[in-house]
Amino acid sequence: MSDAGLAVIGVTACNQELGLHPFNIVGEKYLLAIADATKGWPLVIPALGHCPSELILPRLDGILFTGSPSNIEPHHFQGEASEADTHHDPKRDATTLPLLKAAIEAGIPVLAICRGFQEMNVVYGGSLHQKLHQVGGFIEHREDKSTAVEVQYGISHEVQIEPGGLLHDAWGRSSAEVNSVHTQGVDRLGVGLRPEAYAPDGLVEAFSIKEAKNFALGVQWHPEWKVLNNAFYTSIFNAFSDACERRAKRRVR
Ligand SMILES: N[C@@H](CCC(=O)NCCCC(=O)O)C(=O)O
Repeated sequence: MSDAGLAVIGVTACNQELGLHPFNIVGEKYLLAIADATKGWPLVIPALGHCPSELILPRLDGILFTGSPSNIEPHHFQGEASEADTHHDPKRDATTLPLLKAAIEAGIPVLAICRGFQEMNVVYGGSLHQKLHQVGGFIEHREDKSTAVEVQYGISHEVQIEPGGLLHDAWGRSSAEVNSVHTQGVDRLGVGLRPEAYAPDGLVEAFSIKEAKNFALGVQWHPEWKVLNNAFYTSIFNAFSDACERRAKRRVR
């Protein structure tokens, strides 16, 4: 395929200070997953605190909402104020929350990962446990930060996959193994979200949007991590890619 036929896939950025200056950054693994595991090319969407969705959505064939060490500010889900040292990125919240809703309503294929998955839940009126490990009854969902990154993003637990959903269609089996690199998790599920996978402790780990006009899947784990080495992760990106490619063929350029 010539480059002209590639799908253009937006990838959401985060804010971070580097030295004396504020930067917009995206983990390279998200960009590589788009470049290597889809028939698309990544285009970074900056987290400037707003996003002209009417300008950019007609130009995009899909959007990947990335994970991030930062947590969504709890006022977005009527949660209790977080502890003083909590890492937030209000400009990312102000960019991605409205953009996610607008993208889904416009029928843009969406894959939302980890923080992105939590954003999808919040956009649809859901809420989050801010510290899953303090709730009780959940397995450990955090990475061990004292270990090498390969260990942190290595397989952590199984998920049970609901029949008849996007994930089951993509993978064709009722269970899979996933990594786990998160402190927060779904408390109240958003309205109109269809659970697609559960952790062994019952935590919702994937969902889709019942009334979405196009592919709209959120996953709590990180399928972008070494995506081509993991058949399950690859199947998720393949399904997302197919949806983006279909839109790319229809979209007037
Ligand atoms: N901060 C949230 C979301 C966790 C998350 O997205 N982790 C990713 C870390 C960096 C990366 O791999 O991009 C939580 O802790 O639940």
